[in-house]
Amino acid sequence: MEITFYKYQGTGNDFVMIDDRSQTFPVSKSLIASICHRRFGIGSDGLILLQNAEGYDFKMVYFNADGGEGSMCGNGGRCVARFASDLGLFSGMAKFIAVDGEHEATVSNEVIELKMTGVTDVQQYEDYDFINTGSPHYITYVDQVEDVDVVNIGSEIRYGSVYGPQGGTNANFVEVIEENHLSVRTYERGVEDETFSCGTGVTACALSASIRNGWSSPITVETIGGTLEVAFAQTAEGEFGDIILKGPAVRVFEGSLDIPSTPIL
Ligand SMILES: N[C@@H](CCC[C@H](N)C(=O)O)C(=O)O
Repeated sequence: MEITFYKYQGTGNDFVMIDDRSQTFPVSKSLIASICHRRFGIGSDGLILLQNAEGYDFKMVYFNADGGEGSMCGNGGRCVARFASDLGLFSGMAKFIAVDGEHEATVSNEVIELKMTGVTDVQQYEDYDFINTGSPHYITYVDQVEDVDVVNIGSEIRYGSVYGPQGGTNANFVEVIEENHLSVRTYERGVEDETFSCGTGVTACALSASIRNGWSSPITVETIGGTLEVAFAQTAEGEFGDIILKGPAVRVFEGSLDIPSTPIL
């Protein structure tokens, strides 16, 4: 079976994108893991199926690079909005449904603005915060983010005794550059590695920093793959709405994929 695929990236978080409005893509964990594999496949942090959904411009179905269906992906949401715009599925503002509920997105040139799910539960501990922005995020502050061993420390947090038994978490390391300006590196669950950027992670870090430092919206966040901006409204203590994740997302290439009858991994 041969299918056309597209590759998109948003601040270096890259995704294989498939127009699955016919719902014929043969979903299997091993097949998706083999497609995302950086040596044996196309190579990506995840795979996204764009499907039809009644009452919406489209539905986003997101899988992590390990082939498992993930929780919400912020950069993936921005990339799929760009893909839907490239397919001509909407003009102006898109309304789509994802695993964590409804989202709105606007696309102008390279910049995509994605409305994220509201946050009602910010957990603050002595040396870290924990916030679910559609995906679970552990957030800790460091002096020099470039010196952090993100993969080893991130993996200890992800599989550790607190979050491991709950399905794991993504882990973010944050350096405050100046007021309303952060630098973030993220270990991603499901990729089991550091990625160049994590949209739900960046969002969680911006909300955490706004509480810890009393900062107002918007907050600019540097990642390895580029710059994102997070705007928000604080609706009550520790509660946020109108959260907008803004930044570039672009198509990198397209190709055709021969789906083997037996996956290669
Ligand atoms: N890269 C994503 C985060 C994806 C979710 C995560 N890996 C998980 O399932 O926990 C983003 O941009 O938000």
